[in-house]
Amino acid sequence: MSKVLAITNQKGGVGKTTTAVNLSAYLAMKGKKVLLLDIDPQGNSTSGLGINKHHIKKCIYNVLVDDFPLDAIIVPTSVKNLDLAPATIQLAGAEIELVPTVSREVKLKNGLTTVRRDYDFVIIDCPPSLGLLTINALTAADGVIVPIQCEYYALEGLSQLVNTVNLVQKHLNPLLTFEGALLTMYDSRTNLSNQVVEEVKNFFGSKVYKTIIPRNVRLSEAPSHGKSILEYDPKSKGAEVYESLAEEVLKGV
Ligand SMILES: Nc1ncnc2c1ncn2[C@@H]1O[C@H](COP(=O)(O)OP(=O)(O)OP(=O)(O)O)[C@@H](O)[C@H]1O
Repeated sequence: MSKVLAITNQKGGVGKTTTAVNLSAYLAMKGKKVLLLDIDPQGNSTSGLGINKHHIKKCIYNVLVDDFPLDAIIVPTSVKNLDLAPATIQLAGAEIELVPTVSREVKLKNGLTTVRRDYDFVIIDCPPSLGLLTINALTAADGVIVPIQCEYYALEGLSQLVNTVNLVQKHLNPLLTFEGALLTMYDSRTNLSNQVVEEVKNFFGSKVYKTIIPRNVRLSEAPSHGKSILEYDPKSKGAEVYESLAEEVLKGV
């Protein structure tokens, strides 16, 4: 049975997609069968893995709104062992269209039931909101990973996020666990980054990954080439840290 991990933070631009793509790539490199599920209407995980969104006829929108089978939208990627369930901008409508439907929070979980046995890991790249798409991810997931950017106001909104996770645990998914907070875009030259590391450790205690993701230009360049860091520059610092994160995640299984 697979482990389903949602990469969530309602704050934009904190490294959710970068983490979803590169963690998935390194888990796959280590021989695990991985499905990356893109549920962000921006579709950055989809294009970041070199999939042309204009060529996609059915995406995760159809699974959530039309009960289309998930296995029918899955595409292989250029990374061995890594498949993708793509998102296109059509998904932006799902947040509203799902509102009046029955069992609107469990659409993704239901969609996943038929494919879970085919994968060791399912990684979900969430949108920057706590709306129905993220609720679907949290309801379908076994664990939550929260990337936190080492920047001003890093902790802002985290109580709201923790509250949402608690509510989902209480009403929809009692087995959901908090896997860990992941510090991203760390800059060792600034006091601010070090301050954020301390604040996040105070807030989350032991639930902070030892791996800290530094700012790394190669990580920001890779998506424009449609590649994970594993393919774009496997010798870079960015590659090294995502490999180490994958090892930590594997230890937690
Ligand atoms: N460690 C890093 N070093 C340098 N740039 C990074 C790093 N992580 C992410 N970035 C860049 O920062 C920007 C935001 O990252 P990313 O898209 O992963 O965040 P996100 O949380 O998924 O955003 P959104 O909330 O819009 O979905 C991107 O341009 C990405 O390439």
